[in-house]
Amino acid sequence: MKIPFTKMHGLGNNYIYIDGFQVNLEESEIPQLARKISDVNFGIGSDGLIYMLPSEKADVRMRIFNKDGSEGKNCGNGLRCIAKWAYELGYVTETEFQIEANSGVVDAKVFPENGVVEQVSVDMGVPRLKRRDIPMVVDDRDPESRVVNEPFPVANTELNVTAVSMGNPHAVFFVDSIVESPVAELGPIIEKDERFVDGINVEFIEVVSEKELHFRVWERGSGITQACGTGACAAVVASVLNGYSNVGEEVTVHLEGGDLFINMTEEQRVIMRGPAEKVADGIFHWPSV
Ligand SMILES: N[C@H](CCC[C@H](N)C(=O)O)C(=O)O
Repeated sequence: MKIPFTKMHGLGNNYIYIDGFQVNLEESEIPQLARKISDVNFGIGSDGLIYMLPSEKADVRMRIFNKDGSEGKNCGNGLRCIAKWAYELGYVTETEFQIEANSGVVDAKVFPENGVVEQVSVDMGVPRLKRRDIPMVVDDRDPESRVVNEPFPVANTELNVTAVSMGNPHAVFFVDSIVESPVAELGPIIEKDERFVDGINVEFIEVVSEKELHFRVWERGSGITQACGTGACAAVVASVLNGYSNVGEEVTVHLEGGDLFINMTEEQRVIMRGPAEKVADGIFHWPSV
């Protein structure tokens, strides 16, 4: 099977995109296809695979598969690239439209110039903050309670965690120095920690000011990436919850791959604004199983 693809990235968080309006993938093959296509040595090389599809609930649907083949419920950088792609391919004709992710439908807005979209804004909705909705193990704690700056001892290290779901789960840790943050050492351990029911994306944040954060991430299913859109949203929500940032004020999040602009509104909705870039088009040779 020869599969046409497009490689795109949001601040270096790059995926291989397949157009489900044109290509019908065998459902059972997708996890293995994601692993193969993501492999830089035996495939193309990416943080995962994103499959754009028709939707019954929105204008288009996004399915995201991590490098390890696991399916994610949401992807902020992926949503901006899908918005770009759907508009440029003509699947949507308005500059404001809706995208269905596994975690729900979001409102996207593109800002085309001469038919090309480089900047996208997405209303990522209201974060889920209850312990049981992250989801985290509840034990004898209140399932309705929030996880804000909670002691989180791990690997002989005393950390405090703030847990936020943007439809996918995030554990946010505030550190004094982003440069010294233990992303590579503790990321893979925390990702699989049993206190997180479905695993977790792991973010380390250094607060520069109320409107500026430094950010690094270990992603569930993909490891260290240059950027994580839902993670940047979770970081700003966590910063507000911990009193470092304010609702209604746009926060600049400095990720390895560049800056995202995130605003948690008075209505608790998280608005993400940032770039989406195309790298290449190609044909992937995929042996069916
Ligand atoms: N690893 C994530 C999915 C990708 C999220 C990230 N790339 C983004 O831009 O939000 C998960 O399994 O929940």
